[in-house]
Amino acid sequence: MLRVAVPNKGTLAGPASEMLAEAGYRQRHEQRDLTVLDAANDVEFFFLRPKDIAIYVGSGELDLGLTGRDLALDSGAAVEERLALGFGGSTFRYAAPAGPREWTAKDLQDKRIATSYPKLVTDDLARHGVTAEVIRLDGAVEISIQLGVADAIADVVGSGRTLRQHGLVAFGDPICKSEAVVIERSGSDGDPVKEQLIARLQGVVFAQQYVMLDYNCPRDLLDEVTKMTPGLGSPTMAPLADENWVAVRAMVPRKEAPAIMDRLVSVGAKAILSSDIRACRL
Ligand SMILES: Nc1ncnc2c1ncn2[C@@H]1O[C@H](COP(=O)(O)OP(=O)(O)OP(=O)(O)O)[C@@H](O)[C@H]1O
Ligand SMILES: O=P(O)(O)OC[C@H]1O[C@H](OP(=O)(O)OP(=O)(O)O)[C@H](O)[C@@H]1O
Ligand SMILES: [Mg+2]
Repeated sequence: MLRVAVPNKGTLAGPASEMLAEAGYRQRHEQRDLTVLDAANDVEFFFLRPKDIAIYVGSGELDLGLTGRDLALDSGAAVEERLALGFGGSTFRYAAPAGPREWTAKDLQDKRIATSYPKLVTDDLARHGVTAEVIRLDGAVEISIQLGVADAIADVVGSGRTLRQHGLVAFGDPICKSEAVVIERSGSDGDPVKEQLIARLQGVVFAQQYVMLDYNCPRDLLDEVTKMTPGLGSPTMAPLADENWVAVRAMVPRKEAPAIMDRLVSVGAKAILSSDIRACRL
């Protein structure tokens, strides 16, 4: 039985469970459940604190984990990334009170830096050759400067709203660019049930990044439109009752779809439809 760790709360919990459900796995109905057995797929899911997941996977107690890249790095556990999941995107950054001059990493020398990710910060300070006091807090780090326990912070930045609310400005290069990832223990074997779960998730991630475009176009425009929608291998074409027209079907990157549809209209394509793909194997 494959044993898989899933975040039980926080930013990653909802999207992680939804992605596993989309990939065909049983997920919990009750928020308080700590385990779910999916006997049909030979998998047991364990719902754990996001910060603890890499520790269980690194020690070999669990086979796979869904967690944040930043959390996995901070844990120091012996884990490797197998798949990036495309949600939970954030950067991990230093920040300090807005002032006349922007801080640099060197300004952190001998300062107090509050963070929930002490290893990420300690390693980064060492890379910069800076000695500073790292104050470990569990959360709400942005308020620690106001409350007098720190001079600067290092924390997760999503939209940047929390920093702005507290009059803080991020500085220096991001210490880490994170998103939700699937991790396994470093050097672990390729078990078929594990590989199947990763392939299914990869199919969902891929499906979320693409849409399917269907449209009709005059046969003599085919060369031109297939350059706009080359598909992954080659677009599918089908004849229409009117022999001067063809139907075309091709996957296109979701972000580019609106611009591609504009271009298709401008060359004379008609009945252009964009639809979501739920999952795929390529
Ligand atoms: N605002 C955000 N936008 C994007 N990703 C975020 C955001 N906040 C946290 N994350 C990501 O989510 C993961 C941590 O999740 P979260 O902060 O929800 O857990 P936690 O701090 O352990 O739990 P809690 O905040 O409930 O105590 C990290 O990988 C982090 O990069
Ligand atoms: O840039 P923003 O979009 O404002 O998001 C960043 C905030 O989100 C996370 O907090 P979370 O809600 O996890 O609370 P916590 O600090 O207690 O962990 C993170 O620690 C930041 O505080
Ligand atoms: Mg948090």
